[in-house]
Amino acid sequence: MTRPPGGTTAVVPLRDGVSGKSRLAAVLDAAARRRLVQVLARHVATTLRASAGVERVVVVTADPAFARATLDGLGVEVLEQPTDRPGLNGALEHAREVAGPGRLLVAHADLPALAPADVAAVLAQDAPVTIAADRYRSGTNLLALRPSARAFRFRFGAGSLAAHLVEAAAHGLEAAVVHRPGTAVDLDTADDWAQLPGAVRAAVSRDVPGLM
Ligand SMILES: Nc1nc2c(ncn2[C@@H]2O[C@H](COP(=O)(O)OP(=O)(O)OP(=O)(O)O)[C@@H](O)[C@H]2O)c(=O)[nH]1
Ligand SMILES: C=C(OP(=O)(O)O)C(=O)O
Repeated sequence: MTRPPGGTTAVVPLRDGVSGKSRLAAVLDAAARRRLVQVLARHVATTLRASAGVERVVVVTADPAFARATLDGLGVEVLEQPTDRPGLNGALEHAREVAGPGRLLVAHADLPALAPADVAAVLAQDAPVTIAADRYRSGTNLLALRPSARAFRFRFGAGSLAAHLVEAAAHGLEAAVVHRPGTAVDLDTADDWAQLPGAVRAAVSRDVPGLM
């Protein structure tokens, strides 16, 4: 936990404004889900821009117009996901190639409680692979790779915490797992919403009319 973070490219995968947050469809209409995706993405982008050691923030998406409209003025780069690199892992591998060989931090765009201190805690780890787990200790909400982890491949999807630990071990890479309130909740379900601190819910609700 001693090395300064320095020179990290943060990569944020972002879907379009239509297909995401499907698990909230029973409680939020399409317009509110789109607004929620935008509010959360702006929060994550702003947090990363304010985080020490993060040099660039690159948002990778199949819908650059939506990403630009959402993140205008925040100082992020928008990178189009090629059609021959489908899905979340394809998008991230493409962004990683574009970012080059330095340090990489993947952060999901739906982390309402993420704060610069959480980013700092992840970047402070010495391990070549650092994972901030979700509250079920099943998913991966942030993933930091040092340059020595170049053989590591993304395994986002169901059960990705375990899959990422297996992937690290397969390449002989030490992995650190971080558990923090600010990284534990990605907002996918009504139950996730209930887990968030009141102040975070109040802030999101102000910007998303009709939210639970
Ligand atoms: N560029 C890109 N980003 C994706 C893709 N799939 C998911 N994401 C992003 O990856 C992060 C995690 O997404 P998930 O929580 O799995 O999915 P979601 O978009 O919230 O939607 P649901 O699964 O419908 O609840 C979010 O920031 C998404 O916007 C993809 O195919 N391409
Ligand atoms: C894609 C993932 O997250 P989610 O639970 O948001 O689908 C993941 O944890 O790898």
